[in-house]
Amino acid sequence: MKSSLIRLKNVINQNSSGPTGIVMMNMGGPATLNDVHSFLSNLFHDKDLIPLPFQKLLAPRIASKRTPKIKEQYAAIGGGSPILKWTEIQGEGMAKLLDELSPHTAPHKPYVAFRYVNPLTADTLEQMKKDGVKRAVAFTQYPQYSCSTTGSSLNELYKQIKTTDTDIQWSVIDRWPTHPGLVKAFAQNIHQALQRFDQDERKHVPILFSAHSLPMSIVNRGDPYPAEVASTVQSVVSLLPQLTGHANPHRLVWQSQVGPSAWLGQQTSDAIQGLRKLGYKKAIVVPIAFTSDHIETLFELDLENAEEAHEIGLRLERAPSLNDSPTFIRAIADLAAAHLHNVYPSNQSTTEIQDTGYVGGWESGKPTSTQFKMRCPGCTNEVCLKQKDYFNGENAI
Ligand SMILES: C=CC1=C(C)c2cc3[nH]c(cc4nc(cc5[nH]c(cc1n2)c(C)c5CCC(=O)O)C(CCC(=O)O)=C4C)c(C)c3C=C
Ligand SMILES: [Fe+2]
Ligand SMILES: [Fe+2]
Repeated sequence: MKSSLIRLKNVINQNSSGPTGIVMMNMGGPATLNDVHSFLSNLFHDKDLIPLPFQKLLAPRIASKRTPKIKEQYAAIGGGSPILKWTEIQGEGMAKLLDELSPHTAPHKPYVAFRYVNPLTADTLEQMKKDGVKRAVAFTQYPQYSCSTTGSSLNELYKQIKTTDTDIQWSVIDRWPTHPGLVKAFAQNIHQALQRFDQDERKHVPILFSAHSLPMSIVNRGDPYPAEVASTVQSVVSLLPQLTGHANPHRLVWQSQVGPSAWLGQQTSDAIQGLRKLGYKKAIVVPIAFTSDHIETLFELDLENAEEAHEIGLRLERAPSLNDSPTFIRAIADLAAAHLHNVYPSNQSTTEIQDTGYVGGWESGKPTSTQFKMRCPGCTNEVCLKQKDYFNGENAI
């Protein structure tokens, strides 16, 4: 009875205003080895990620130089990045739950907007236009905010919307580092990885939370990412003993630095060496700043780091990425539902939504606009402010 009512409501909504689009923003990864060069070229052209002098000239050259090495890495993990597959699975699962959690904004349709590979933001906007979307949520899939990641996706969305003729009402979820569902999903996966060790040794296994590092030039201009990653770690280690019955030693460490400049440390590989020097023979590593598998988990952690660890006599186990974790999919559905209820209040009963206090970041709760005016709220640094005019009110939704 309840589900047929929801279906009826969906039909009415569909006829009147099209689906509510949930736009899952992320960087994307090359689906095949042939896509590696264009992925890298788009990535090195992105001033929000890597500001280079003479960028237009240098970006294609650096991309070409790096392509053979990066192709080898993608070849070693099966010939491409699985990010699109996981994002689609997560999006479909989320939309299905959302139709029940937020019937007054149903039906919901997930869209993917990648920054460096297909589907790119511009194509996604065209598709949304064809589908008759009138209301959309720009939902970052990076739980922790950085100018270099979510900021870049928001700036791209802003740029594309200015040149695409749509009349969509937008709202934004720009960060969710301590969402209880996210924290629970991480804790469950760590608990699962700990089971691979004998019961008597489990509580002594150190946990290395590993996040993609940032250049110190970005850290020093006030980028919120390091603190937000730390807040995720702290929330997970606070919850974990409720699942495991013990508190493991833990550290937050940083991986995947590129090039010769200074990056935020301690590097994950140095921490592994350090643990061995301290006498540890076992450890768990947890990818904490990405919601699905990618080259940093499948190549760097599983192949490179695990092998280095093995060579020095340390058994390194990795907690699974969130991928199709039902707890995780429920978390993003809850977050989107709470956000939608905050932006589009309704009298309808919403008792099933969990964690409604968490609505998604800097801009949540403001009324929407048919103009997407959100750009990277970023940090309080000069470069960011000069580029984005954030605090002069131009960005207010
Ligand atoms: C939270 C995640 C990420 C942050 C923060 C981030 C910042 C960041 N990255 C670079 C440079 C590169 N990153 C590359 C690949 C890459 N980066 C992330 C995530 C974050 N990056 C992922 C998931 C991936 C891989 C995608 C996949 O596997 O599908 C690359 C390309 C690979 C290489 O050439 O080594 C570069 C370059 C900078 C400079 C930066 C912060 C400013
Ligand atoms: Fe990166
Ligand atoms: Fe920014």
